[in-house]
Amino acid sequence: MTKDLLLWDQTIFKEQEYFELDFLPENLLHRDAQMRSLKFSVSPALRGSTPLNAYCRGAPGTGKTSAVLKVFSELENATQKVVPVYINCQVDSTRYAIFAQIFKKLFGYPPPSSGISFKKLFSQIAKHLVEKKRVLIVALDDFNYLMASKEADEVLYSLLRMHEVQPGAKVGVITILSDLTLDMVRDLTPQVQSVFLPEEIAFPQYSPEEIKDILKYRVRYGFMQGVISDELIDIVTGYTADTGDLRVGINMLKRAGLNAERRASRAISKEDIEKAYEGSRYIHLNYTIRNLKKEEKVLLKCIVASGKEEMMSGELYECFKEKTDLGYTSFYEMVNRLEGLKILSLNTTGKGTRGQSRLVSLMYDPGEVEKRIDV
Ligand SMILES: Nc1ncnc2c1ncn2[C@@H]1O[C@H](COP(=O)(O)OP(=O)(O)OP(=O)(O)O)[C@@H](O)[C@H]1O
Repeated sequence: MTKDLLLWDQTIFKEQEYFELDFLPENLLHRDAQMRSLKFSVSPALRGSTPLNAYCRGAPGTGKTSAVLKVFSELENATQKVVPVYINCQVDSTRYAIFAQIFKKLFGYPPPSSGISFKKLFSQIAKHLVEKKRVLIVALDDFNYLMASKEADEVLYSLLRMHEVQPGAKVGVITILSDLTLDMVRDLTPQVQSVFLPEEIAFPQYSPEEIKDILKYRVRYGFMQGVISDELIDIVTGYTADTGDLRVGINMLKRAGLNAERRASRAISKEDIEKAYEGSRYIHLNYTIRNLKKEEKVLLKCIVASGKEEMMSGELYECFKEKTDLGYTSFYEMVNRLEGLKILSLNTTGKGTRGQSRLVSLMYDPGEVEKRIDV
């Protein structure tokens, strides 16, 4: 047996967890400014004061969740007087469910399973905070799910006006929204806007150089030495940059490593990478479509139904208008947003006015898009 072959019980992974999507790395590269802003927002809590609210926005896979979780873990290590609670609003999408999670974190056990009223749940939380002099910071990830169900205002209102019901209660909120143009603050009621006033923290897409740095870090700690060449990391970087979503690259590395092991090889080949891409390429589409608004899905459906590779935007608008009653400005914003999310690509033909001459095409196979649209 040559030394290039792996024995059945050998592995090329040093730490496979470095390639898991929920892995929180020790260092978040290229996110110093965002981490600084987050820490600035929560820092009053360390002195027993009410933190500033914050609003993290950016495309999928740009490190928003990871940055907030890192700051939360640092807070937890620093003091018990600040209680950070992370909520995924896709999982906990009602005011009651969110407050039940907060209760569980504060008391260490869930609210009685027989059920208590929201009012009681709320007042027990508020009392606890004041009596124990603890400051609550709640991160609401995938906040768009609350906006869709119209719970957003109630949740923010209840959290941010807790001190009116229970003087001395100190609460801060960080919302996380995977969205590029949706103006979250504008969509809230004026009563909520006047108490929310968040610091806005933008998470721009990573440049190819930044993506490569982050992937190399995973390679260094996740694989044995010499498993993947720099040229192959460049290929993974290219595919990742096409979607702007780091998840694609991280998942590709894992799949490529497994493909190499299946061949009993100690090194990843170009074929291992290409095969991995087939499995990982839809990760970005999955995450993105899941978070789209109904009308955006309708727009995508219009392109799929046309059976064409590309469509003039004027023609696309005709289909969209019929199905949604929305005007051209909304349509125009949505097309731009879907381009920003790297689902659509736009080409200008040079004809027409107000961009009506743009050619719109899908960046994915129409069948794969259709499978994921539920409207
Ligand atoms: N700067 C970074 N350094 C290292 N890993 C990162 C960095 N940014 C993101 N990642 C990794 O990329 C993946 C996606 O990141 P994360 O979930 O934080 O993105 P997100 O912006 O919250 O995405 P979404 O909006 O879809 O929830 C995770 O596996 C995370 O570990």
